[in-house]
Amino acid sequence: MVRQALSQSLPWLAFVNISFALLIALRDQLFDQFDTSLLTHQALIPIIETGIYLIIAASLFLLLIKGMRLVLLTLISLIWALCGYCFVVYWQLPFAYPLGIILLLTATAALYFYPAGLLCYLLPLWLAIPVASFQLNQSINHRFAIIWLIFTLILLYGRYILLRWFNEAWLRYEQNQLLISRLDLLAHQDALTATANRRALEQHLAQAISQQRPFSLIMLDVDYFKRYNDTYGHQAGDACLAAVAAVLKDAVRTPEDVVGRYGGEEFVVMLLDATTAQAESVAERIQQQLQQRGLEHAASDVATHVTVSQGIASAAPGVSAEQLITQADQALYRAKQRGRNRWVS
Ligand SMILES: Nc1nc2c(ncn2[C@@H]2O[C@H](COP(=O)(O)OP(=O)(O)OP(=O)(O)O)[C@@H](O)[C@H]2O)c(=O)[nH]1
Repeated sequence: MVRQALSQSLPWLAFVNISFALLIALRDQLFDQFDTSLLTHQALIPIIETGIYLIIAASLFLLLIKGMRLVLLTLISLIWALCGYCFVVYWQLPFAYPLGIILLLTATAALYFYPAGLLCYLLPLWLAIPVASFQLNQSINHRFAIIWLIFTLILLYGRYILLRWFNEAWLRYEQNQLLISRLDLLAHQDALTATANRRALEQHLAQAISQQRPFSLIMLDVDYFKRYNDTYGHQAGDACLAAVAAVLKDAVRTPEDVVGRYGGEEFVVMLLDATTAQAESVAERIQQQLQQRGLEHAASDVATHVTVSQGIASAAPGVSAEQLITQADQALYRAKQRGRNRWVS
């Protein structure tokens, strides 16, 4: 995140530094009689001009060279501090203050995510003012003290506002992420059984087929479930479906396998990298675990507990998701025909 934020804000910082450096470099074209009317210490002009071109070069390097940011930021600020010092002490140019505050505020916003860089940039410029004041007055001057205090307050307040913005933006981001994950869950999970819903199942199937991954499918259906509902009530039927789903999740072995509710009392188990024989052993495990679970089903003709019939199909080259589902469904139909509470592949 820091790298991304810097990649956006460093060009702005460089742009502001270069713009002000160019304003000073082109002062004769932009302002009338600038040097001759205002500047008394002409000998300093070449030094400041060299500094200004160095600022332009260092700002350009700041964009190009990623490894030397701290050095370049310190260098730019030191040169600005030297220029500001000369403007205040030798020429008493009041524009040094707004220039300083613009540079400092720009850096505060641009280097917000980069405290080390911010410190390197802020310190030389920020300290140049009391140093210049002391040099000019040979003591601490209360007017300079007030200006410096205002500088400091502007900076601290600006940073505080940035912090609040950032915290609010981060809070919104986290809330959005939470919302997205909830919506994702709603869109892909069956609420009653906490398994994948049909849409998610179809996506998993399509993905495995497009990746040409070997896998097997078990399509299963609770036996005599209408009678279960009629005997125990619809709510108990719901609880029964949730319990069957829990058994299925327990019966699969790898976290990559998918258990989903295909519709009504019909489930699909998708076993990645599993052969038909391995799928049959999962089907056997499901049957055994349902027996151990022993959910009473007094209206069933095949057992005293809730049982399922299962149809197994395995992926093969050229077989589409729909064809595979149809194969598993036909196997399930045969399992029902042959007496239920069994699997057919
Ligand atoms: N409680 C409950 N019942 C459901 C739900 N979805 C479907 N059903 C019921 O499941 C029953 C399915 O009945 P059938 O398709 O006749 O199948 P069956 O009674 O299991 O008979 P066989 O599959 O032939 O053993 C219907 O009565 C549906 O109302 C659900 O979410 N909750």
